[in-house]
Amino acid sequence: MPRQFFVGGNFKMNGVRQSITDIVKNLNSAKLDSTTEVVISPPALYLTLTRELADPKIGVAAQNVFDKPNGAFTGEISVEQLKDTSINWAVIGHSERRVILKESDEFIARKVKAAVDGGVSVIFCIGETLEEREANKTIEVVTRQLNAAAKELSKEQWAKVVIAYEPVWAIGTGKVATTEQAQEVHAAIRKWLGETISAQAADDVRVIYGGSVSEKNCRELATQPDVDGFLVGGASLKPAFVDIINARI
Ligand SMILES: O=C(CO)COP(=O)(O)O
Repeated sequence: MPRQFFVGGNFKMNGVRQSITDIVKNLNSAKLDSTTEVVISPPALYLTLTRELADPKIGVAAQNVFDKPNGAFTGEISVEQLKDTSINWAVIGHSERRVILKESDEFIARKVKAAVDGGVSVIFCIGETLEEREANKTIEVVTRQLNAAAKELSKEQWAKVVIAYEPVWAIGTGKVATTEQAQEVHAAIRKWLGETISAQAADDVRVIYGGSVSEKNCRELATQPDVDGFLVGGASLKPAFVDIINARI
């Protein structure tokens, strides 16, 4: 079975009730490639609004989740609370949380585990900084981030994970990775899956690309054999998101 193409929209800390309503209604009425899985990720306050408004075939993801089931963790949201409000996805390990909020590989891996254990699928973000790329450490860094998650998850649990390769230098900068750069790292991630998890995981786990994806560059990126979709930031707030979802038609 070919891997289903996957396009996520990460709104980050953007949008208010009206603009998010407009984005969702636009998606609901657009003609979307029915073979592409679409998941949108609004700020936490608007998760339930988005879930209520969005067509049921569109998934909704939290931008974060905590690793503990409940308790005195001010400001955090649990996996159970996501499930309770029909939010079946979470973005975990985004570089903005790794870099700005100092989330460690281990903490992120625990959150991935808690989410999958609780029945929430994960868009697991990994990627190197510009400094790391220039020091030729890209594969070492993504392997370290992947290994942290592999310590927590059972082999079967990778079926609930979509890996988002997001080079930090390409996020919000307009500097997209070339198709060759993306394919090279995606192929290395797939090799890692085969060697560390299982042949089945290497075949089945989607590896999507994020970082300045636009309606202009998405088609070429989508031609790469190991690019199974995109995690889109800025462009997911615009009507052009539909063109990215439809990158393969
Ligand atoms: O971080 C991203 C998605 O999670 C990518 O953001 P941009 O598409 O705005 O570069």
